[in-house]
Amino acid sequence: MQEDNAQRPLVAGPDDGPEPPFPIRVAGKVIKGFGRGSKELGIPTANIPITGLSVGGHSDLSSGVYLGWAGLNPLSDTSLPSDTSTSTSSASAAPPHTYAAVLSIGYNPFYKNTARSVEVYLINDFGGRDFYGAELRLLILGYVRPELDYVSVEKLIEDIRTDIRVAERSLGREAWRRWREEEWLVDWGRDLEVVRPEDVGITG
Ligand SMILES: Cc1cc2nc3c(=O)[nH]c(=O)nc-3n(C[C@H](O)[C@H](O)[C@H](O)COP(=O)(O)O)c2cc1C
Ligand SMILES: Nc1ncnc2c1ncn2[C@@H]1O[C@H](COP(=O)(O)OP(=O)(O)O)[C@@H](O)[C@H]1O
Ligand SMILES: [Mg+2]
Repeated sequence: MQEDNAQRPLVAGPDDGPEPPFPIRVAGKVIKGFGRGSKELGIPTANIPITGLSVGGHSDLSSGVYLGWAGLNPLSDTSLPSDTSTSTSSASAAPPHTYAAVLSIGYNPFYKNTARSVEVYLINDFGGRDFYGAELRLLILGYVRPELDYVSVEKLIEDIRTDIRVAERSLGREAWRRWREEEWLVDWGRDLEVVRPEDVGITG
């Protein structure tokens, strides 16, 4: 049971860029969850289905908290909320509809879910708007920590807030920032199926 996160490191992964098995590419449509993200935690998460999840050539993804860049399909039917962020991780030169992201994969031990889920917090203020049904692509670049149980909801929130800071600092490094321009993430005209295990650094 997690009680204190004061000792956590504030960056994840090496300064010179992501290391194997990253990057891992994951895609899916935003679906409904339990509605706890915005109501109980004040941190909305875009849930994507784990069944039929398109993981770039890789069918298994271990449970845990990860960071990376996320893209929302500007061509999808759902009209996307506008990007209102002014933070460094969403600098105006960055490709549109891409965001720094932290995500949790697993059973949410604090809530004891019976189904595994993938939940993504996009580090951007969408002004209270949602984007259910939109297609989301995730370029996962690093592992942050295992999913944990907590003594209180406040401690869970505190750790997720720290995850967000870790993601901002980690992705802000030169060798991590440039992945935001990565073709698969920004080019929605390109077919998902062309992504092969060897393309994403996974062999064997
Ligand atoms: C960065 C991040 C880290 C998380 N870490 C944990 C965790 O350690 N333990 C846990 O039980 N849930 C964790 N969660 C999941 C939240 O509990 C979950 O997103 C929340 O319950 C909202 O669920 P909902 O989308 O079904 O409403 C994390 C979520 C995010 C975005
Ligand atoms: N910054 C954000 N990151 C992720 N989702 C967001 C964000 N801002 C708004 N949303 C929207 O909020 C929705 C609701 O999230 P949440 O409260 O976790 O409910 P649910 O349990 O249905 O996932 C997400 O599906 C998404 O459409
Ligand atoms: Mg959610």
